[in-house]
Amino acid sequence: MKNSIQEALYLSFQRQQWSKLRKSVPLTLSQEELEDLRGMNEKLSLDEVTDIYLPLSRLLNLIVGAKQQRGMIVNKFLEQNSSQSPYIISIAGSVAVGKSTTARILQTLLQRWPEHPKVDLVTTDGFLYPLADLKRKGLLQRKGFPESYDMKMLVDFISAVKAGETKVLAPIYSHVTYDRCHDKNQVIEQPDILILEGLNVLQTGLDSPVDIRRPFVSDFVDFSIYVDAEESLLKNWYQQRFLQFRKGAFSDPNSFFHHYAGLSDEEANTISANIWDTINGPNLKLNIQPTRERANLILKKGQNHLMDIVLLRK
Ligand SMILES: Nc1ncnc2c1ncn2[C@@H]1O[C@H](COP(=O)(O)OP(=O)(O)OP(=O)(O)O)[C@@H](O)[C@H]1O
Ligand SMILES: CC(C)(CO)[C@@H](O)C(=O)NCCC(=O)O
Repeated sequence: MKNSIQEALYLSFQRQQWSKLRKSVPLTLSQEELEDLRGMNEKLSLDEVTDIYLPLSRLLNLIVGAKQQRGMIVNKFLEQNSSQSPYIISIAGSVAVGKSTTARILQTLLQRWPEHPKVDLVTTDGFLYPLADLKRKGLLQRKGFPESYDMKMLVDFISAVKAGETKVLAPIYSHVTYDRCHDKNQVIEQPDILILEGLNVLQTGLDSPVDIRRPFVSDFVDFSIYVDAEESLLKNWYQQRFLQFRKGAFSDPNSFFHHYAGLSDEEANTISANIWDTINGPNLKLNIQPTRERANLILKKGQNHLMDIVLLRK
C-alpha cells in the first residue's frame, strides 16, 4: 500500500539517475567550496554534495525562480511594485536522520545563486517549551512529540516571516542545557529563502481539540522535503551521536546530561537504546513517518547516510 501511494504521487530516481542530472546544470564548486562544506560535518562525503545536493540546489533554484516570476506577473497585473515575500523551504524527518546537516548544505549551496543570496536557517527545536514548562506539564519524556512544542509560537513566527516583517525573532535551543536559551534569539530580517528544519514541520494538528486548531506550518511553506531512512539505521545513527555527545556536549559541566559523561561505551549504548525505544522511535512511528507523503520531495538514505533514492512530487 505504502509503495503504491509513493508510485502514484512521486517520480522516483535511483542515486545514479539523479546524479546524472547535474550534468545539465551550469554549476560547479571549487575545491575550496567543497572543503568548506566538508568543514560542517567531517563525515559528509564530497560525492554526496556533487551527486545529490548540486542537482537539488539547481532544481530548487528553478522552482524558487518560478515563484519569483509569478510575483512579478501579479505586480504587473496590479500595477504595483511590492517586494517578494521570503520563499519557505521546510525539512522534516526523524531525530538523527540528518535534517540539520541537509539544511546546512542546502543553505550553503542556495545562497551561491544571485537570484536568492540571503538564505536563513531556523530549527524548530527552539520552539520546544522551556524545560521548566515541560517538567511542570509532565512532558519531559515526550520531547519531540507534538505536545512538547509551542505550535502557536511557531505558526506566529512563520506567518510573520512570510508576511515580510522586517525583523522577526526566533528562539534558540541549546543541546547542552537541553533548554531554550533565555538570553539570546535568532534575528530573521527578510531573507530571500528561509529553511525551516524540524521533525514537526509537516504535522497538521488535526488531532488537536477543535477550539485550539490554527493554521499549520505547511500553510506557509512553499516547498517541503522529508529526509527518510529505515528505523534500524536511524537508531544506530542516534546511538553513534550519543557516543560522540558523551565526549563533546555532555562533558561540559553545564550540560543537562553531564552525569552521562563518565559512562562506558556499553552503558552509553544501553541508555541511548532505551531513549530511542521509549521516546524517539515511538514518536517517529506515531507522529513523523505518517507525514512523509505530504512532502514535495523525499530523500531516502541508506547505509552511511548515502542517499539511495530521490522521490519528487509529480
Ligand atoms: N550526510 C551525512 N553524512 C555523514 N553523517 C551525517 C550526515 N548527515 C548527518 N550525519 C550524522 O548523523 C547524525 C545526525 O545528524 P543531524 O544532527 O544533522 O540530524 P538531525 O536530524 O538534525 O537530528 P535532531 O533532530 O536530533 O536535531 C550526526 O551525528 C551527523 O554527524
Ligand atoms: C530536541 C529533539 C526533540 C529534536 O531535535 C530531540 O533531539 C530530543 O531531544 N529528543 C528527546 C529524546 C532525546 O534525548 O533524544
